[in-house]
Amino acid sequence: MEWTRGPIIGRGSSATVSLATNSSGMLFAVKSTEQSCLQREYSLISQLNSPFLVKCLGFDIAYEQNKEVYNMFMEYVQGGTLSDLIKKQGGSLDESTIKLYAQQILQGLDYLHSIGIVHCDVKGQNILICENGNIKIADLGCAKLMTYEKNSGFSGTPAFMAPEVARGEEQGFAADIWAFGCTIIEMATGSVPWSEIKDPVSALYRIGYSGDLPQVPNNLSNDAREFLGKCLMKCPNERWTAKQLLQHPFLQSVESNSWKIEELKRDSPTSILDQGFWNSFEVMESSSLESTNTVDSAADRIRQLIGNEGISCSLMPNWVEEEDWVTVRCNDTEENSIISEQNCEMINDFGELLDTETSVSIIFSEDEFVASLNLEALFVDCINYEIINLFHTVSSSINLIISPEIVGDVFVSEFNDSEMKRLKLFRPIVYSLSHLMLLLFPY
Ligand SMILES: Nc1ncnc2c1ncn2[C@@H]1O[C@H](COP(=O)(O)OP(=O)(O)OP(=O)(O)O)[C@@H](O)[C@H]1O
Repeated sequence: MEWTRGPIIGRGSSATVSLATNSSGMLFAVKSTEQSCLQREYSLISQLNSPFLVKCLGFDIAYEQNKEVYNMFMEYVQGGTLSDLIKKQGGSLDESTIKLYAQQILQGLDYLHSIGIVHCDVKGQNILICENGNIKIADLGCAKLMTYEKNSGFSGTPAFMAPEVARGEEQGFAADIWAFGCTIIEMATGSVPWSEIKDPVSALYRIGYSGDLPQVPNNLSNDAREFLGKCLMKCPNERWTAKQLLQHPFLQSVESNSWKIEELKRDSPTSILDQGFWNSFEVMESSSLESTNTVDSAADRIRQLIGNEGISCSLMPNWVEEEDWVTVRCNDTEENSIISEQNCEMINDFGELLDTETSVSIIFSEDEFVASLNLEALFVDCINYEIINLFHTVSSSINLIISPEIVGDVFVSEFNDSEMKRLKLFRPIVYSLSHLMLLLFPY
């Protein structure tokens, strides 16, 4: 598919976000960076399904000016960030709006927490306002899976960090609630907490060790102040959870804020005609990789992935039966490795070449993981499986089911704390790279 990059609509510390359009004129947002860590964000965000979280539409790696650029496609959320809205509204939001957004942010956080994900960077800049006046949580670049990455380090924005994060002790679900409390302060005052401290290191010291709490805005009602107090408990265990906060009296009388929608629309492009200069280049489409949880086998799942409109039957690979499929797992530590000589022999029977230097292990299991193979480097990602398997997958390894018949020059992205590697597992056997791409992305 050809898509066209439009103007930049946002910049973060690690990526730029641009407007983009495809040949049918659909507008979407594309987050782009030269850093491969965007793949990790994609692997998390592409599993999510909540009206209060930005929806991911796909991923590719393109070449621009001889450099690899990672692109993650997302729904375009038109109204800008919550921080922008606060500024537009004169520096603070009224309490009924704070209440509405607080409720929606909490619903998004409750969803994330229920599936074991800590966002790690909740703040006004990462909350987007939709055309219908609702919010969506964005930027899972810092997010982590508690089951596997509990002690994987600390990230986020200093002013929004909980005391235990500032002290480098832990960053769990409760840290998101603290940051959410700080976002309430941002909505009520237009400033981030601790804004009087200019140097982030001093701010972190004060947050972590002084015992001080951020100042509670005095323009809030008693209910709101009490609610905020539950978010800003110093001890993470005493902090209320998202679920508990949703039951707090402060949120029991939420009104819709439809009056804002027209205002937001005035500033936001709604069609490509609203935009000026567009650069065009070729990439592969990933949106055909729709989730389907109803099919039975891995082979069926992959058939489903590639069997979309436009693909000719003669291009379909001749799928082998389920028992011929191989689940491949790469692990980053020797300890976790489940490599066995027997398994290696079996994989070698297929004629693949294994690089033994890369701690790659091959397992045979009933797990129903599905691989999505994508563009040039063919990084392998996981989609289309139940969330329980996501934990298993994103922790330290990528699992995929590959038929030897369709394997191209496959790389596996290995997840660890901060970086991803590509591991070369197989040599092409039957299909060429371009043939494989045609099968997966029939455009
Ligand atoms: N789906 C989207 N629709 C519209 N605008 C978006 C979208 N996603 C991101 N943006 C805009 O781009 C900005 C940067 O995006 P994002 O926060 O994901 O980048 P980042 O580099 O991960 O940021 P950070 O500095 O927080 O790590 C956002 O603050 C927002 O203004």
